[in-house]
Amino acid sequence: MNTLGIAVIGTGKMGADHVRRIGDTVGGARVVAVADAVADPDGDRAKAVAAGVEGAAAFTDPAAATAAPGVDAVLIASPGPAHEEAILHALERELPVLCEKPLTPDPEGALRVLEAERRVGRRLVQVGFMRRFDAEYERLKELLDAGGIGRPLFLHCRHRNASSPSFFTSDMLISDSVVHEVDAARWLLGQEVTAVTVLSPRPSSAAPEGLSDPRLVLLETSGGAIVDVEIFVNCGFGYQVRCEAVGESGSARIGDGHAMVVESAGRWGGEIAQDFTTRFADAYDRQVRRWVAAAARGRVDGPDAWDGYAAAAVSEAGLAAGRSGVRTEVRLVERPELYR
Ligand SMILES: NC(=O)C1=CN([C@@H]2O[C@H](COP(=O)(O)OP(=O)(O)OC[C@H]3O[C@@H](n4cnc5c(N)ncnc54)[C@H](O)[C@@H]3O)[C@@H](O)[C@H]2O)C=CC1
Ligand SMILES: O=C1[C@@H](O)[C@H](O)[C@@H](O)[C@H](O)[C@H]1O
Repeated sequence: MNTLGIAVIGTGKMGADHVRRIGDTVGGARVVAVADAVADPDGDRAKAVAAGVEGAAAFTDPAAATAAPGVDAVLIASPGPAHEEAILHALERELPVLCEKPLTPDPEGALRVLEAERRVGRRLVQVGFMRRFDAEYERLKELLDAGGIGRPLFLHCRHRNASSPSFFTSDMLISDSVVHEVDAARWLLGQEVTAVTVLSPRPSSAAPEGLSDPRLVLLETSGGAIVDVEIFVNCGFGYQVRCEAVGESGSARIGDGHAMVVESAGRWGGEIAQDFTTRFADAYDRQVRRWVAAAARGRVDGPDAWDGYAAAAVSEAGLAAGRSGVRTEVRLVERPELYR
């Protein structure tokens, strides 16, 4: 196979950005089909995206896009609740998948994905936890793996968005946003999350009515570390993702984002990225490039469906903890052989 033919499902902010990067920066692949649905019943959004890509066909039915001629792999960028159906269509055809996070909003849906992969007999699904492809996160992981700061005791995480979309709910602060820290913590520490506690201060006056924003999420891990995550999705001033690891013999911090500091007129300062498409641009590029290379060899080279399931199980516990105010344990099924 020379060029991987990709169907992109969901042509909103992330889907359109992935279509652009496959055309501009990722070699060895081309978009041959795009589909949108629900908010795009006439296919206008998909047609507009397809119009910019030579040879790409537009569909209103995601299953039809997946079955279109020339499709070798599927990139899913529809909203979380639509992921399971799209993944199952792809797995029926034994196609490699890159699915934006969260794999599914709930662990039950993720287990159905694991079962579908078991039927195929090999791993085909990668989840879009792009922080694993970010240069700063990679350096932190290398340091921790090398024992550079000793046994990790804490991860102190800050995850701030300038503003939240109109459809954002208090649950989504956990299942859509903190899910990134859940995956990053599992990956950085090589441990599972075992319990979640959520503390919710009086909401910021900048938060839309009814949105519990910000929140503090505490994760306990199987190796005895504690991860605290401040999630604040209407902080107003920009996009910040920071992580400080504290170990028995040192600490390490990423995410300060001070690419250039300007000193002038008696002041110093720099710029703050305004959203994830800027802060993680390189990580998205590397994620899709690595997925394309692995998919062409019929492999998965990144967070897999088990990682998506584990994150969904932590989200479920986090949602319960957020509603009850009570520490909630995470329940995981035994890890299937395929993911060991
Ligand atoms: N990795 C990351 O940093 C980020 C990941 N995401 C994830 O990407 C996915 C998409 O998010 P956005 O692009 O921000 O949303 P969006 O709302 O901009 O786009 C979603 C698109 O999917 C379409 N759609 C809805 N139901 C569909 C269905 N059943 N089949 C096909 N298309 C359908 C909508 O009409 C819309 O065009 C979500 O899973 C989200 O969590 C979003 C932002 C950043
Ligand atoms: O995945 C993302 C969004 O869906 C989510 O809503 C944001 O909070 C995250 O910062 C972004 O990376």
